[in-house]
Amino acid sequence: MPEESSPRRSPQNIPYQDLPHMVNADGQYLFCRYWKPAAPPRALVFIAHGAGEHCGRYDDLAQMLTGLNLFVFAHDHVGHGQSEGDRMVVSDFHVFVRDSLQHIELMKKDHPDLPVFMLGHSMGGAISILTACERPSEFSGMVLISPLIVASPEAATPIKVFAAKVLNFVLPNLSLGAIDPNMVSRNKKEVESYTSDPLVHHGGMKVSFGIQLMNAVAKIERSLPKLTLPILVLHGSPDKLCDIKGSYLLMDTVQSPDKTLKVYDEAYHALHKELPEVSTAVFKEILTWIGQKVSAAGGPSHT
Ligand SMILES: O=C1CC[C@@H](CCC(=O)N2CCC(COc3ccc(F)cc3Cl)CC2)N1
Repeated sequence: MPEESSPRRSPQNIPYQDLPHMVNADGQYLFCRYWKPAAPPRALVFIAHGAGEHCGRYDDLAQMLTGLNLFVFAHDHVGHGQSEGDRMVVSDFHVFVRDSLQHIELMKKDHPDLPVFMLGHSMGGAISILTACERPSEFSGMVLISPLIVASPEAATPIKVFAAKVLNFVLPNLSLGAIDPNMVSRNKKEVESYTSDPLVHHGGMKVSFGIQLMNAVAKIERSLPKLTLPILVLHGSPDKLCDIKGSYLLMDTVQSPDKTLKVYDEAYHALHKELPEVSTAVFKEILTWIGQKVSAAGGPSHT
């Protein structure tokens, strides 16, 4: 028996052979999650999580979507959760988009006739937008929860932006500070679950990562006019992590004839993990919207 090289293990030291995973174009192992409906699926939904978090935080949302007989799938982006890569480090933002396309193509191989939707939150919204721009006719719709479209003056103050650009040359690993958990939600239980989640990266955001986010923001601004797919955007007006101005810009710039923006007054960043009355309304909104699009996309007729 040839000497077996030691199996690749996740950052939590679990062998990837024991985890659902994919290997990206750089040979990095990414942890995957699948929420398969009981009945034959009517559509595929790819979920793109946000900065510092992981796709396990979408379990509730995914379970709910399987209730519509949708096949939901996701992975932890490079440098996040149970995937390989230094925490919250990415060589180029496009790596997130490339890996998402790889996973989506993988799933389409097994379900070539199903419509494909994307759902992205925050940085995951930026990934979804840039993924849709790379494959303009591939997706039947996109749901964006408080997407990163413009850098929020709170999270990326002009000083921080300037510092990031200058410092990226000399101190790329300098921290720009961590995401303030109290800006994520007004729901104290959700803030507690975020701060105590071992799969969430609580360290500061490196300058080099901030630069990649700004690259994404710049590219998104140029790309929005190319979008034509149905879009549902949900945003909290006082969001301090991703400025709602980005969602208004999207609504004013995309070519999509079918575009809807739902604004939640007083709600913070993670609308799907907000006070019950907000998150319940958000789940209902997403279910209704995707349900309508799946029927319109001609998924197997729902007898
Ligand atoms: O449930 C949850 C838990 C986590 C949260 C998602 C967080 C997320 O993805 N964010 C919020 C922070 C935002 C900072 O932006 C920048 C910072 C520096 C910089 F130089 C340029 C930019 Cl643009 C990027 C997007 N949701």
